[in-house]
Amino acid sequence: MLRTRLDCFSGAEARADAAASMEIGEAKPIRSSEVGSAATPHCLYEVFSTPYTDEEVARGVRAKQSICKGVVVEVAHCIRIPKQEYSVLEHYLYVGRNGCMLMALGVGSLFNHSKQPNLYFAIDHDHLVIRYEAARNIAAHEELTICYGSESKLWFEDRSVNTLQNSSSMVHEYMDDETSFLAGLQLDNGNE
Ligand SMILES: C[S@@+](CC[C@H](N)C(=O)[O-])C[C@H]1O[C@@H](n2cnc3c(N)ncnc32)[C@H](O)[C@@H]1O
Repeated sequence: MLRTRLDCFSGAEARADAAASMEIGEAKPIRSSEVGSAATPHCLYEVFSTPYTDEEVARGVRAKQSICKGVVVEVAHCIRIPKQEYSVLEHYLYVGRNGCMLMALGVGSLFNHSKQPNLYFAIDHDHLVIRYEAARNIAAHEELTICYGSESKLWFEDRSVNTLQNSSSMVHEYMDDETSFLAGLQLDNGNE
């Protein structure tokens, strides 16, 4: 399907694309009851190498095309990691209920941080699923970011660049202070 640069990818298009791919036998529908509160979305992103983080292999996730505000960009299924075994992965884990750690599969653990993120995320604790949604219209090739929490609690120097206006209020509106931070932040709070 041809799109102009200004067109945004919407949920309806995602469903149409999924239906089209089913016709050629590439995809099967996933009922929402199978995955908790959200079905797996059409893939709107790609992983890229980024120079601004310090990992041995430094990656980020970016939009393959423009994405409309409100579109579910990713639904990451998670593996629960016992408290005593998470240390090697600590900068990649989300904090679940009762302090348990969640390893997000797919690209859920590869989103970099921004204090002006273009994705909200919400943890469905009952189904061990994290759902990521566009917080605003996102341009093609823009990096997809989430907010790990307040700057004072980050364990690295924040090198992200972002142009989102009015973002600070959005960050907290969608984050559950007890459960949504990545593990590093909770360690920073002295909860080791
Ligand atoms: C959940 S991982 C994100 C994926 C990571 N970039 C990779 O390639 O594996 C979190 C790590 O990415 C790096 N990172 C994430 N956001 C960053 C930012 N805004 N500035 C600098 N480093 C960042 C930090 O080293 C952090 O420990």
